This record gives sequence, structure tokens and C-alpha cells, in this order.
Amino acid sequence: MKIVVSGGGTGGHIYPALALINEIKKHHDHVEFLYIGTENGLENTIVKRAGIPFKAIEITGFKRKLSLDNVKTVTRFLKGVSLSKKYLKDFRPDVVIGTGGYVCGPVVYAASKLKIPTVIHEQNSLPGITNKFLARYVDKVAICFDDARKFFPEQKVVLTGNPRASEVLGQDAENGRRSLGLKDNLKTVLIFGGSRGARAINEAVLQMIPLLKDKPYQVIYVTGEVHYENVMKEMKALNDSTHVIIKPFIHNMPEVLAAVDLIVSRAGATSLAEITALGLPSILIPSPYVTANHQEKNARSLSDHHAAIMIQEQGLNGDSLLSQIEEILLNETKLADMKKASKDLGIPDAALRLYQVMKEIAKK
Ligand SMILES: CC(=O)N[C@H]1[C@@H](OP(=O)(O)OP(=O)(O)OC[C@H]2O[C@@H](n3ccc(=O)[nH]c3=O)[C@H](O)[C@@H]2O)O[C@H](CO)[C@@H](O)[C@@H]1O
Repeated sequence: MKIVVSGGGTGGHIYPALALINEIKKHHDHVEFLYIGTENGLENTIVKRAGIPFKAIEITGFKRKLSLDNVKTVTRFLKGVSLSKKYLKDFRPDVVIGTGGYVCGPVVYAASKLKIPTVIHEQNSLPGITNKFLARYVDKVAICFDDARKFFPEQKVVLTGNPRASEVLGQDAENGRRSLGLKDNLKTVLIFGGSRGARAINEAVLQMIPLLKDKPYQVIYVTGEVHYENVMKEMKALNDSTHVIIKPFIHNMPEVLAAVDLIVSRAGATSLAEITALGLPSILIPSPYVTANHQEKNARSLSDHHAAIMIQEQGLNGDSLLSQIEEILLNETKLADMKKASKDLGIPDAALRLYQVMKEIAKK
């Protein structure tokens, strides 16, 4: 079996693709993959690191305003379609799957024009522009929230959940602790701002760090690769920050999540699928900079069920964050209630469900 996967820009589109690849490998001894992404997206490092053959096309997103950039985007899209067709004709896949991000546009469109079976995976309850465009060309649309159904042709939609949910289950917490030097007798909070880090979360955490000394819990703080250097400069000014573990990015997130008691993060859909599969309580600070404010909608799908606390970015500071963390972490009843509410929302068999959709449409 030969499969082309495309998805990129940010981790939220890439990790579901890699989780699906791992699921497919469980069912097939002989299977070849080709991942088509961009040079500039996170996929260039994450996918290569995972050892999956990788080819790149160039693509950018549309600007909302009418501009010359949009003309360039159309030209790039057409070039992307023609390069994708070349890659697809050379590789001859049985099925092509897109997991979101601009790069999927030309790849999945080219596949449908070549009459190769196609499926797209939409992680969010409000679909992105690329998946909305592709919906009319593909064979199946896999979704993660029932709310997303209405944006796509009814007969193509299947609710699968996010395959990354399955991947984070059954991981070794001890490995996760060891990889970061965590103690095993203390509760652990993991703070990160999505796959790229978030300036507003970084600012609040920097205010909070001096207050975290001598606490009865430990904190891992992930800055995001691009923010790491600046954050570390600010840390130097704080003199003592040795009580917090600070990293630019975590590459073994499934193992680390197994060792964590509370998450503080943005409300990206893939992170939420991981959090609910594991039944973790969370404090979510939705990014206000995303299309149609979709992260707030993601966050509400947890906070409405008391699985998470939502803090708006405008109300975020070191004090408010610290008091929310302690309100959950130091209250066993609240912690247990939130865990249960979170677990109830998870779709742990999502990877298998998505694999089945893909298998059904793949060329025999
Ligand atoms: C700014 C933006 O457009 N964000 C979108 C992007 O978010 P983003 O890429 O931040 O996506 P998510 O929060 O959904 O997923 C992040 C992924 O990266 C992993 N991770 C994160 C940090 C780290 O150090 N190591 C690591 O492995 C997480 O475990 C998770 O698998 O895609 C999501 C899924 O379509 C959308 O819902 C978000 O709105």
C-alpha cells in the first residue's frame, strides 16, 4: 500500500498525520509513505525527525484584503498543483490524506484531479479555509466535533476524532519524567502555548516564576522555539529560576503528558484531543489571533462541561494564572471532577476510526 500524507504549518496539523501513519503501520507490514509539506512549516523538521520521506512545495495563504499578495498566492497554488501532480504520478499512491494547513490545498486538489481517492481531516469545530475549499473535491471528510458537520457535504462526513488522541494513550510516564528530570513524588503542571509558543502566555509565566519558589508541585514551561532565546534573557534578569524546568519545545510530548497532572495552554484542537483522551484537567487561554476565533469555540467545548477553565488573553497575568493553577491542583475534589469531565469528552479510538475511513476508499 502507498499513502501520501499532507498537512502542515503548525504542529496541530502535523501530529495527527504522524499518528495516522503510526496506526496504518500497525495494520500493514508493507506500506510506503510520502509526506508533502513546505520547507518553512514545522513539518520540515518534525516529519524528517520521524523518518518519513518528505517532499516540499511552496504555498502561502490568502490575505483577507484584496492585494498583490493574493495574485502571488494563486500563482503559487497553480505551481503547487503542478508539482504535486508530478510527485503523485511518480509515487502512485492508493490514497491521499490531508490534515489541514495551506499545503494540503494543492496536494489534495491535484490528487482528486488525478482520480486518486482522497480524504481530509478537520481537527476544529470551525473548519479552515483550505478544508472548506477541498471538501467538494474529496471522497471523505473526517471530523472531530459534531459542530463541524454542517460546513461539509453531509454524505461525505464521518466523525472520527483526532488520531493523536489514540497516540498519547498507554505511554510510559516514568520515561516522560526521566527525560525532563521531574520528581515522581510531586504533582506536575505543564505550560505551553501551542506548537509555536505564545507571547501572552510567556509574559504571564515570566511574572509568575518568582512566585513559584518552594511550591508543593513542579512546573514545566515550554516557551516555543522562536521565543526561547528572549525568554532565557529575561530569566537571567530574574536571577533564580532553577525551580522551573524551561524548554524551547518538547519532542516526546506523549510521554511527558503521561506524567502531567494539569495543563495550561492555548486551545488548539489537537492539544485538546490529547487532553481529553487522557482525561487531564486544563486551563485554556484561546488564541484571539485565529480565524473566526475558533480556539475560543474549542475551549468552550471543554469549559462548558467543566473539564477546563477558560481564561481570556486580556485577563491573563501572573497572579490570575497562579491562582487558577492552585485552585485546581491543590483541591483533590476539583481535580478529580475535572479529570472525569475531561475523560468523558475524549475519543480514544480516533486513529483506528480514521484508518478505517481511509482503507474504505483506498484503491483496491
Ligand atoms: C495559531 C493557529 O493557527 N493554531 C492552530 C494550530 O495550533 P497548534 O499547532 O498550536 O495546534 P494544537 O495545539 O492543536 O497542537 C499542538 C501539537 O503540538 C504538540 N506539541 C506542542 C508543544 C511542544 O512543545 N511539543 C509538542 O509536541 C502538541 O502535543 C500537539 O500535538 O492547529 C490547531 C489544529 O488544527 C488549531 O486548532 C489551532 O488554532
